[in-house]
Amino acid sequence: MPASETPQHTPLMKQFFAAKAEYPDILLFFRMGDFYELFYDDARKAARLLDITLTQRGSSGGAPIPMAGVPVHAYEGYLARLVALGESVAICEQIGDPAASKGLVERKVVRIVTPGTVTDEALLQERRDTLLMALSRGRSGFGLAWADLAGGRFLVSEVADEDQLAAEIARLDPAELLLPDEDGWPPFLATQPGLRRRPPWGFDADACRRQLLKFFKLHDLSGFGLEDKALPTAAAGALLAYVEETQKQQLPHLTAIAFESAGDGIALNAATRRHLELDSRTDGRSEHTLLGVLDTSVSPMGGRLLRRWLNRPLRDRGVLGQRHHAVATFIDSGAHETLRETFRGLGDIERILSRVALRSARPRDLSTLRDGLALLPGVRAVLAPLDSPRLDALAAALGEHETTADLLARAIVPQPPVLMRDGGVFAEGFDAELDELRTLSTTADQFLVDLEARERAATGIATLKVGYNRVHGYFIEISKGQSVKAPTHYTRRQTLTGAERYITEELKAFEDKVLSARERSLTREKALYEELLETLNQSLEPLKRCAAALSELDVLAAFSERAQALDWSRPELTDAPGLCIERGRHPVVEAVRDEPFEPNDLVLDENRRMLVITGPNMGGKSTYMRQNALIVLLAHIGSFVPASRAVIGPVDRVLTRIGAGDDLARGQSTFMVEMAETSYILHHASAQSLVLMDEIGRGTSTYDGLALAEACARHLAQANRAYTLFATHYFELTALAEPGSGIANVHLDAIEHGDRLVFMHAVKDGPANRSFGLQVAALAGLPRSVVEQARRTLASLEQRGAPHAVAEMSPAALDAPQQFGLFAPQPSPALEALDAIDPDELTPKQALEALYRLRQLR
Ligand SMILES: Nc1ncnc2c1ncn2[C@@H]1O[C@H](COP(=O)(O)OP(=O)(O)OP(=O)(O)O)[C@@H](O)[C@H]1O
Repeated sequence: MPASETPQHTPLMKQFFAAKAEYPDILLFFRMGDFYELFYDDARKAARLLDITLTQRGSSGGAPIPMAGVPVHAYEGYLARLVALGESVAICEQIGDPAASKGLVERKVVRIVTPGTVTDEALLQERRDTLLMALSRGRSGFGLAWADLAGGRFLVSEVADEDQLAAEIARLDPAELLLPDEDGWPPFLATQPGLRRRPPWGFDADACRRQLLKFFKLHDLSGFGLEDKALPTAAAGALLAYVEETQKQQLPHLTAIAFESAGDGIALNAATRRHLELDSRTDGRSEHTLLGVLDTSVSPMGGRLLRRWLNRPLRDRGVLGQRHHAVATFIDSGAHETLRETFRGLGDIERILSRVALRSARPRDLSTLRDGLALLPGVRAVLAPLDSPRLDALAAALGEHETTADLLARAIVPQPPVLMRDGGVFAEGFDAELDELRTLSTTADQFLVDLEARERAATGIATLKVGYNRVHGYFIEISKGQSVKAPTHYTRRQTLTGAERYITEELKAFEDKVLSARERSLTREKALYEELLETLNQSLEPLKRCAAALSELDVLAAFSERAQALDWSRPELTDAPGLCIERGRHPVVEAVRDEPFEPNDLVLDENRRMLVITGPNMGGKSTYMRQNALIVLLAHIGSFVPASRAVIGPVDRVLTRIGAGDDLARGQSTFMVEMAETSYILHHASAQSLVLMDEIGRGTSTYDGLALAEACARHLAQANRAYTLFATHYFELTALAEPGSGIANVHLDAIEHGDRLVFMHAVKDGPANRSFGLQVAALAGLPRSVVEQARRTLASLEQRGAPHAVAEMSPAALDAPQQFGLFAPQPSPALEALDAIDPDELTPKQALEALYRLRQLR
């Protein structure tokens, strides 16, 4: 870019460079009349990202100026796209009045829009939080701070290592991430969208502490649980500084910081979240996920809370028990149905309140808030007769907002305009001064009718009209043909093709009065609007509590609706270790399938810690494993579960190794990812963890894979002692289930009906005896000739009795009725000799001799 001080630059470009110098790293939207224009590199970038035309705006400093522009009336859509791509934009407005100013109109950056700080409705996703996050680090680990400016939430936590950091970032999925600009950050952060490096001194714990004390007007941070917590304090301070810098305004809705302790939730790492497809699928889509099935909440704020809950299942049985009780109470009374009906009229009060605090609420926001508050008496009446501690607490948290509700009901017209710009927001009778100014404008209409009649009579011109246009104001219009009859006190204002327009003294005086009344009434409305926002801000805290309570009621009511509609039952969380699930189902597979779902039980306890699951491809092994993990997670967010009964002991983590969505993008091979995830599991699983291992060892040669799978299974069962579901095609692993090992075999089955293969999907005790690998391959449409060839190879392998020749064909090994491989007994000479004997051909003496020979071969 040319140097900003080059003398040949035009005054306009000098103004641009001055603004740009303050925001060198982000796009500058430079207001030019009806457009926001971008210049030089910004223009090239915006043209590429937004697919808009890159053109030129004259030249400056001796070179053409590359330019791209977006119209002001449609800029929000472009802004939303840039923000979604992780870009930030500085909005530079015309401050002076272009008509009034001589020379260049003054311009100033009034707002910076960044991916993590947006609060405008148009730039946010309805049912997903938009988070800004900041990280700090020290010897003890990492400090995290994150804020949801649109929801008015500010939280911090700390984690000990990179693994936990990755897990938290996967959970919170921030739109923008602030890091001190230093080396040595974990490489996975480099691909994080919205990454912004900030000066390291902004993360100084002492300075940050002082800044937080000043912002929250406190003497110490112990109320937030932040005293002695240098890392989260540094992250929080750095985050706040960035917010203040970009928002350039007061942030009264950030009233506290909440410390979130990692140990309060069931730990889920990034891989586990991905594998279990909680809220998005491995392909990034969100349909057919657990959230997709579960979220029938009515309001957007309920939807966001549900997503937050689902991403952080809790371990506190007290809290969860209260939620389960509330859901049961709703179901017994049917109250949730009435509530859900009521909530249809409830808007996104949570975000509206943030906009009220930021003074950016629009008239429609206030009417939505008014309509929401009007629902409160109804909600309270529904809750009153119910006997449930959590519902009681929520009813209390709703609070009394009669004064606010009444104020809004009196102040705002039933259907206010979208913007304050043209007025018409306040209702009649709310403000005497406004009413008077408005009357002046309305009586004006009558005056014009009267004037028209009078002038027609005076001039004798029946077609004379009184009219108004924005440029010329009021006028009397007479057609060209009649214009000779215009009286002399008519002054010509404008000539049209077919008519002449005049003004009179009387009309001019009237115009001044009316226009000033209009202007004054608009000014009055704007002042009233500011005042109204100010008054609402006085009750911001209780209103926010009310919104939070409504969100939770919405979620609990949705849980109740789901439980009833899908026939889910109340889980029991106990102190006693173990998992006992009767007739469990996979909520998503069941929802998607047309045929009925086959329910399955699960019993894991101290003496039965691992299940080795065998069975044919497509038999339902993965589905069975995942359904149990999902049932455990659902129970820990307070939902009912898809099972006829579920008794669940303490669970600290869920860990999964499921071979989907390999990380090829990060340059890791399938096998490498598999081993990295397995290693993570072996290092982190405890006796309270639920571990799902799906076909590990698959990504390498049969013997390597089998040996690894066996060693991992033993480690999990004996060292980790985790509750493990271990699905495998290595039939050899079924031998692990020795008495006293804590390992048991279960299997799934299929039955051949002629050409057809019917999967039973029922989990039964004991190992499987066939894998049906070839049949499934045939079902999948493998050419018949290939299947036939495979069948012949399989038969010859079975005859030879050892798979040395085809180390890669593990499923084939399973198809063999007899066992062979690493852990099966080696063929014994005695057995071979025994095989060679035909008892029908032997005399008793020969039989006795054979017996002696066999003993020697032993
Ligand atoms: N309990 C069940 N009831 C009804 N249908 C089921 C059940 N379990 C699984 N299925 C169906 O069978 C399909 C295959 O299941 P799944 O992927 O779990 O098999 P798998 O044994 O893990 O197969 P592979 O070994 O090939 O990975 C599922 O997509 C689902 O449609």
